Amino acid sequence: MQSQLARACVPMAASYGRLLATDSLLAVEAADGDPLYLSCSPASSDALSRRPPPLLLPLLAAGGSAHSLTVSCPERVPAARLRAALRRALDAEEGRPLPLLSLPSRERGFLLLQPRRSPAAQERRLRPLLAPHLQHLRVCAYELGSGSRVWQCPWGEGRARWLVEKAVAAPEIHPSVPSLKGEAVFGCWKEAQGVLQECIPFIPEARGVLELWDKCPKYPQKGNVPVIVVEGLDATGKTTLTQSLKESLRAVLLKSPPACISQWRKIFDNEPTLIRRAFYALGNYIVASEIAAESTKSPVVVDRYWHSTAAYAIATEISGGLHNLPVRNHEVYQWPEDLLKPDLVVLLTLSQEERVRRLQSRGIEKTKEEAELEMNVPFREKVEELYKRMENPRCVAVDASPPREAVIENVLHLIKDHCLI
Ligand SMILES: Nc1ncnc2c1ncn2[C@@H]1O[C@H](COP(=O)(O)OP(=O)(O)OP(=O)(O)O)[C@@H](O)[C@H]1O
Ligand SMILES: Cc1cn([C@H]2C[C@H](O)[C@@H](COP(=O)(O)O)O2)c(=O)[nH]c1=O
Repeated sequence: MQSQLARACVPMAASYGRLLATDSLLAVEAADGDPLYLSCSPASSDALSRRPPPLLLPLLAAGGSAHSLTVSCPERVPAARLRAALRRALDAEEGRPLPLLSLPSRERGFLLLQPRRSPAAQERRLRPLLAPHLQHLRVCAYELGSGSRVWQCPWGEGRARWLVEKAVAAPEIHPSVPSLKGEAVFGCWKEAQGVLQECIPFIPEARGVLELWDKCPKYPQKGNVPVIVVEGLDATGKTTLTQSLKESLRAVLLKSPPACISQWRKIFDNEPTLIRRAFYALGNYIVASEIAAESTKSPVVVDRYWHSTAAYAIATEISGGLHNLPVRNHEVYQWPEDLLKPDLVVLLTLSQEERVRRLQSRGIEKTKEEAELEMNVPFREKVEELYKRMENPRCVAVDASPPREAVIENVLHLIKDHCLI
């Protein structure tokens, strides 16, 4: 067993060097900060725990219970949807389901901490809830042993158990970085289309999106007129600016996601990352075909495009602060080669105080990200920073704090400089 697991650890060598000796590593999203890393290794029952696991030891010592559930379904769409369904079911339970990533398997799931129920009582409660899915789940109970050791005991594996300790060191890169590409950020339309095709049996609306996409030219080119994208956090003034640019340039105004699929946006917003981000990504390719068609006739202004899709996707997936983001020039920051490029991407920047003032003066329904931007400072910082890390084309930052007319004037100057008009 040990040598099999050790072999499975080999691909992790580059990024998880010092942890190779452990059999598995649990990355737990315990709070709004960096993940907490717990190692699980085989150990004889008289081994001493040198690094007692935070969260688990105090909870078990106080009579509570802890279980981890990871989804091992081989198909990515059912796996993502099963995780989301489990999350909803566990959210309705007492206790806290903390998102969990198990390495090296990369299976995702939850650590369920229950302060008020004994391990046996919690197992009685969980069994019927999990029974229909057990074939795709790995469930482990955590037990307190002598000498304050905490053991991971997988359901259905007899007396097998693993010593749980605080990991010796955190991985050098955030554990979600390796799966960003292909799970949250899509490098080409085929990847996003593939995900939505797999969704058809579960989400009928995916067929609607794909049928619209089928009618679009696949590698459209822009015409000879300027194509300007406006990006920025919510309430930075994108709508105000794009409307004015439309009038000043006699341009066509488009937005991402495009109007033709926005009727399904709420449905996909409630789906897990893989599916939701594939929807937004394919939306950009549909917008690209609209840009191509319109830019044969008049300038085109676009309210959000690929930069928003990638920035929000990465910021949502990578927990903690800026230091956890993929390094500059990482492949997730590169513009997809098959996506029509604009001539200029304007990024509207604004202080948080002024942005909140503008949000309040508007008072409309918020998306999950909008609510997150208000409450969660690291999330907001990450989105802002991510806009700046996107490459080829990069964003050109424009201060959005002056009065409307001044912002528009500045952007018109930029357009003149960048678009040779
Ligand atoms: N330069 C400006 N000075 C003062 N207020 C402004 C300025 N630009 C826009 N506003 C006001 O700020 C609010 C938000 O602007 P707007 O709706 O254009 O932002 P947005 O970026 O499109 O937001 P969202 O992305 O959420 O749709 C509006 O009430 C708008 O009138
Ligand atoms: C295009 C796009 C948008 N979002 C999120 C980011 C914001 O919170 C809302 C804003 O949408 P609006 O139409 O500009 O009001 O949607 C996203 O997560 N991914 C995207 O690709």
